[in-house]
Amino acid sequence: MDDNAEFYKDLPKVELHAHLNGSVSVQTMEKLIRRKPHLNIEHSMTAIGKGQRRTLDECFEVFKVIHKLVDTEEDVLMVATDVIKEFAADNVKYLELRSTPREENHTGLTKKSYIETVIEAIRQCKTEGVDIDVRFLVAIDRRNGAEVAMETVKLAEEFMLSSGGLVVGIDLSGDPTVGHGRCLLPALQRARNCGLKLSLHMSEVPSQLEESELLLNLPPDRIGHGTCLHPEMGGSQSLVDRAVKGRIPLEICLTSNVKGQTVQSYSQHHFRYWYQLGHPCVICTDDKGVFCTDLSQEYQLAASAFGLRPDAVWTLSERAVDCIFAGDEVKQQLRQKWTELKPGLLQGAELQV
Ligand SMILES: CNc1ncnc2c1ncn2[C@@H]1O[C@H](COP(=O)(O)O)[C@@H](O)[C@H]1O
Ligand SMILES: [Zn+2]
Repeated sequence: MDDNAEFYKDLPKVELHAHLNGSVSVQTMEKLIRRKPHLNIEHSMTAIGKGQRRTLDECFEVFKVIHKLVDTEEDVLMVATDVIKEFAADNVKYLELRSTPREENHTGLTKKSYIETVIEAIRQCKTEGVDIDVRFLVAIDRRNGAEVAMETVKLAEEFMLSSGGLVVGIDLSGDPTVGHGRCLLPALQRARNCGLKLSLHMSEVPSQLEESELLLNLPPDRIGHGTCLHPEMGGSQSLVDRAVKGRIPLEICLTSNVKGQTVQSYSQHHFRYWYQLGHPCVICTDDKGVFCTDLSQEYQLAASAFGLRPDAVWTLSERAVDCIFAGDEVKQQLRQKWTELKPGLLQGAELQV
């Protein structure tokens, strides 16, 4: 961290790719571990520290451990409330949280009550005056197949209509090496047709060429990662061309990709390629708890790895507003916020360069 860290912290930010259970902080994790001592879970099992790397497989094992700790409505409420407040404390002004509704027979948690609880957390934070606009994307875990995907979309549809605009879309995530996107197409098409926005994890690993082509046909409203879209990474020029033509924003998660070893180093990250093309790219955290990061740090990493000056960093955060799933009115409010904050923040930062 250089001494300019304050600039990244003060920068108003938009977070569009954050998995709820991957975003649990050390502090919240300690509370969860204390609630369930019989599980014998230590914090080292739920996070990947500085300088550590894991295979993507190992990362998915970490989520299984966290899921054991978060298995009641009470847990979900605490985790969601804490995560929202932590993003707000990091000066995130607009957050799209995503999470896979889970049912746990032994605690009575149902998929429906899971979603209701996340919505309740969003409402509580709003009532308390936490300075952040939060929306929710209901996640489909690709491992669970077509039927569950369809059931998830139907639930999301219900909540889109009943949540007063809080549920805005669908996320497709889960272990990219398991299952095939082909069988999930009917569910994703239904989601699109009923007005849910789509953010799809795509080409997170190589050898998903055919799947990525199918998913791009939908098309998605945003792409999660897109690490291997490029021909040199196992994708194809036609995939790149279609993403470019559709100007489909890429959600960029630097630390996640490096720690999960789908990208070799920060400087070799595909952000460079897409950013230089002038393609819409949004810096995100993915799993701030598991990967021990926050959005300020991700912006700072991008700036140092790719030589971005403060004005370019500012523009990056400002352009993220164009990519949110909430409507034009919200975009206007956010743009207004950015305009008000700009002079104070940029003048100070430029002086330090
Ligand atoms: C590291 N790259 C990744 N690639 C794919 N899916 C990921 C992911 N990181 C997280 N998830 C998805 O998010 C779930 C945890 O949050 P929720 O229980 O839904 O809140 C994981 O089980 C996985 O399905
Ligand atoms: Zn993700």
